[in-house]
Amino acid sequence: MEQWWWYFWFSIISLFGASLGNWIHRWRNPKCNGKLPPGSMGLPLLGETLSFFVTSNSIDIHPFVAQRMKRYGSLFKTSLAGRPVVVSLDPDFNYFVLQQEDKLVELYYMDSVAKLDWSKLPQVDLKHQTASILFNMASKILMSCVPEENLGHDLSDILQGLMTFPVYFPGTTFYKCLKKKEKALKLTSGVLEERMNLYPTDKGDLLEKMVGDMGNEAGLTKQFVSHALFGLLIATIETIAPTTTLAAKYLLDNPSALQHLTEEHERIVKKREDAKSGVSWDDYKSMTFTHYVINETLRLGNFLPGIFRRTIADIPVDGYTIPKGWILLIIPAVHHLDPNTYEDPLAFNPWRWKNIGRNTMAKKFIPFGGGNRACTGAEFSRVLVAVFLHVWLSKYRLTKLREGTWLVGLF
Ligand code: HEM
Repeated sequence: MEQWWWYFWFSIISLFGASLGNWIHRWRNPKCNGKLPPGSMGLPLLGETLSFFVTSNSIDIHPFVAQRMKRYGSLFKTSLAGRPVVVSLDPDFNYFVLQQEDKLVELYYMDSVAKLDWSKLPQVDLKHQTASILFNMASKILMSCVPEENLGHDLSDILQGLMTFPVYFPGTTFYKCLKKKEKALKLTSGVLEERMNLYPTDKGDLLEKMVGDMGNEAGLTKQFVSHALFGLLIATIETIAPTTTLAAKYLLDNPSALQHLTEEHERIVKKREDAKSGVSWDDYKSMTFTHYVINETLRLGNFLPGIFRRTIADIPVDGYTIPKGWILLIIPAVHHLDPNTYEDPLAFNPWRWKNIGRNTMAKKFIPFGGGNRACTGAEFSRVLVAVFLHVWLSKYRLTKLREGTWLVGLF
């Protein structure tokens, strides 16, 4: 009897071991109708997620990408958050992929996804204060209201939370980030509810248009509209606040660029007939050096760490095949920091944009993505950053107060 039990357990364990071995083998060697790109699928289930999510303080290419680029070249496979992924660092292929929306790829997102009188403050945390201003501004433009509680500070760190390991447990960054998201969604659904009760109004904002369309378009549910408003608030705050902050940091570190930019804005103010009038479209178009500064900041900032697509067909590339259903990850930083395109790529040099042509811009400068999914807020963002810079340079004097955390004093 005892021997029977022994055989029984031996068979169970052997069966389990064989299935596990088989599963690990299949994990490491996924099915493909061709040859998969080189790379490692990492540990079963976990893949290479942990090293992907390690944060880096450097503006240089993330070590996860840099190491694999050196080892495998411009195309490699990996596994992130339980999904098979191909990372592509080839600008021509990435340009091609971004034009293939709904043909070879589709959109994919990671599963996790005050007005203030500064002159009266002794010092300003630029990123968070800018986020608060942007929150009020975007709320006014989108929903014609200024919410009682300013969520700019909360929303300004949300993307960082979504790019961490998705562990929903009190205390984790991911947990805190989802709590902030819940709070913001409560706000946008409250504003939506209120507007639905008042509809029609003469506000003429995006919310009015959406509420008007809700009855006619099936997809425009209450949930969709409150998520869309939340998404647009995030899109404004999480991108423009760091862009302006980083621009200030680079300018303070580069006195000659700061001087050149200040002169450009002084010239604009002097040319104005009414000294109190705001920035006009002609003013904006004449800000040549400002545009160089914005490009250079976006190039070095790489605020969107990756552009994700899901393949909807097998895609052949350079003798390899990216299978249907895999995630394709494009890393803009690799193009933006390529020394073959940008000499001394880690240096802040706005003047370099004088000689950068349209072709390079199309393939090697993709802070706003590309193809028909390119950022809808691109020009709006450029205008806002230019206006922020104009106000700073014509009304304030910036001083960096501390190394490390970028606090800016105004007097
Ligand atoms: C510095 C500022 C910004 C940067 C660097 C930026 C970057 C990007 C990028 C790279 C994409 C493409 C994502 C993809 O292909 O998967 C994108 C899409 C998008 N952005 Fe922005 N963005 C910025 C500001 C804004 C602002 C202010 C708004 C709205 C007010 C906005 C709204 C959108 C929308 C709606 C999309 C999706 C477009 C679509 O799927 O058709 N963005 N953005």
